[in-house]
Amino acid sequence: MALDLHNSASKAASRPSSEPRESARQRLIVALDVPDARAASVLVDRLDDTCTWFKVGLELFVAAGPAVLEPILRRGYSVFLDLKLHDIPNTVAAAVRSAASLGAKMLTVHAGGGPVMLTAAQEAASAFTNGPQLLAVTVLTSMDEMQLKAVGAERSPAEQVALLARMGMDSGICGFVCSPQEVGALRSMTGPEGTLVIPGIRPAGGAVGDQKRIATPADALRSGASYLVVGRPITQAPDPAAAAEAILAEMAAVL
Ligand SMILES: O=C(O)c1cc(=O)[nH]c(=O)n1[C@@H]1O[C@H](COP(=O)(O)O)[C@@H](O)[C@H]1O
Repeated sequence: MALDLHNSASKAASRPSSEPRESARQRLIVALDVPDARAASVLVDRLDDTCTWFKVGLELFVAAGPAVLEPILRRGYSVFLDLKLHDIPNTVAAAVRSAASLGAKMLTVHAGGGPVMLTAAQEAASAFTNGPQLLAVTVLTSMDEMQLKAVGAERSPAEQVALLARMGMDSGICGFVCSPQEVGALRSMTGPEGTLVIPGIRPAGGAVGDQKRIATPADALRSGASYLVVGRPITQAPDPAAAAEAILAEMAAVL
C-alpha cells in the first residue's frame, strides 16, 4: 500500500524541543540492519525516544519487502530507504519511481553509476511532490585506498569522493553519503544547503568491524555532517537505548 505520511506529524515535531539533545535526536539515524520485520519492531520499541530516523537497508528490505516501512512510518519516524541503486539509467529511474511512493524521506543511489544515471534518477525523484530526497553514495566507508586501486580507481578516497560529489551536483543532486573524513571538504563544496549523511561513525574505543574511514560522532558533526548513520554501535550493544543515549550526549555536547 502506498503511504504519504510526509504531511503527518513527525516524531520530532510532536515533542517539545529541549536543545541540544533534541537537536541531536533529530540528526541521529539508526540503521535497522536486522534480518526480519519482527527484529526491526523490537529494536524500534527499544530505541523509542532516542532518535527520530530509522534507516531501512538491503538486509531488512530484501527480507521483509516494502511493507516493512509502514509500521515505522505510522509510529511517526522518518525513514531513510538505503537501496543504493546502481544500474542502467532506465532501470534506476524506474526503481526510484517505484520507491517514491513508499513514504521514505531519503533514498540512496550509487554515484558510481555515472552522470547519466544520476540525472535520470534525480529527474524521476523530482517528479514526485512528496518523494524522497536522493542521496548519492560516493565512496563506501568500508573502502580504503588499496580497495579503490583494486577496482581501478587510482585517486585517494578523498579525491574520489570529491570527483563523485561534483558529478552528483552537476546532475542536480544535493544530498551525499560520504565518510566522516571527507565531510568537511564536501561541506565546502555544497555549502549549507547540502544534505550530508555520514556513516562510519564509531564512538572512541568501540569496535570498528569492516569500516575503514571512520570518526567519532562529535568529530563528524564538527566537520559539517547533517545526519549521522549509526548501526552496530547501537544495535549490537547489550543495551541499545543506553548506547544511543551515550551517542546523543556526545552529539549534544558539540551542538
Ligand atoms: O549508504 C549508507 O548508509 C552507507 C554508506 C557507506 O558508505 N557506508 C555505510 O556503512 N553505509 C551504511 O551505514 C550503516 C553503518 O552501519 P554500522 O557500521 O553498523 O554503524 C550500514 O547500514 C551501511 O549499509
